[in-house]
Amino acid sequence: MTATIIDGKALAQTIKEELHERIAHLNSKGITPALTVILVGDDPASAVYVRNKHNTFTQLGLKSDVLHLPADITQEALLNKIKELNQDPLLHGILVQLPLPSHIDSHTVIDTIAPEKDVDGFHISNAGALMIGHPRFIPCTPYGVMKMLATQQVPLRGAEAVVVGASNIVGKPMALLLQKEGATVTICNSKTKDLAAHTKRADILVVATGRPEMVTGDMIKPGAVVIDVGINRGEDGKLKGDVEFSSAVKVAGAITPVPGGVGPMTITMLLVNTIEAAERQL
Ligand SMILES: Nc1nc(=O)c2c([nH]1)NC[C@@H]1CN(c3ccc(C(=O)N[C@@H](CCC(=O)O)C(=O)O)cc3)C=[N+]21
Repeated sequence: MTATIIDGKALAQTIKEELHERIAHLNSKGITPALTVILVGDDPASAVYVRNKHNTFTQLGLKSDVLHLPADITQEALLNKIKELNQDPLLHGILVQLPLPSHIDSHTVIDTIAPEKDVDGFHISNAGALMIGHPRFIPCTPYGVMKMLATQQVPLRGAEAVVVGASNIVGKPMALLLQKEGATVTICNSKTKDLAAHTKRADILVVATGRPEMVTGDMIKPGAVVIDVGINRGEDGKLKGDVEFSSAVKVAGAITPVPGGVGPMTITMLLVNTIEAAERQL
């Protein structure tokens, strides 16, 4: 038996095609959905993602600007820039690429973005809205994962879901979304005792730890749906997930590849959130 490969790239393409109509409707009202990405410093991985986002947006006729700021910019100057963008009526989405240099407090930065332009869904009020079950912007990566589970028709009600990783941007919102759909959710972290005992119970296993290939086939329940959120660049330049694909694919019922899995869906859901932000102005 070998798992179904969940093709995130193909699903991303399908969702993008379905967005044309919504974009055309906005255009007919004189609105072009617009995103500004703020990139601080010169992290090469960040530069790749920012370029991918920019290309995806412009291909669909959306407006995309990248504001590249020096690594030694003061926090105050960055906050002032965000406040300026908050006031721009032609701008619908603001994304500050993470991580930020260590002299800048990312919580303060994120909470300075106007919540109605926070297309990442990271602002404390958007996180709170999701927590109480009334999301305004759903964080793009977990949102993309839910779309993948829906198209695979994975049953969520009553399912055992295990999320490995408890970050504010992936693990925690992922757990809330799965729980909202009726799954029984366990959140594991780097201190979890006997991680395999948890992962082996999972009908749905989401791994978002940033530790390359830490989940192996022997930790997976036969037939489980395995979602690999990790993107780690190896010394050979190749991308690796947080799941060891070669062993996992023999045990899982379905699995996302890296690359071509969750990554392209993240960018697509950023498009969806930006269009949504623009539509709220109609
Ligand atoms: N405020 C903020 N929001 C983010 O959403 C955000 C961020 N900061 N910081 C960095 C991470 C990372 N991220 C990715 C998006 C797409 C791919 C992607 O498209 N990956 C391709 C491959 C890309 C490659 O070849 O490197 C794939 O998996 O197939 C990867 C990573 C968004 N992030």
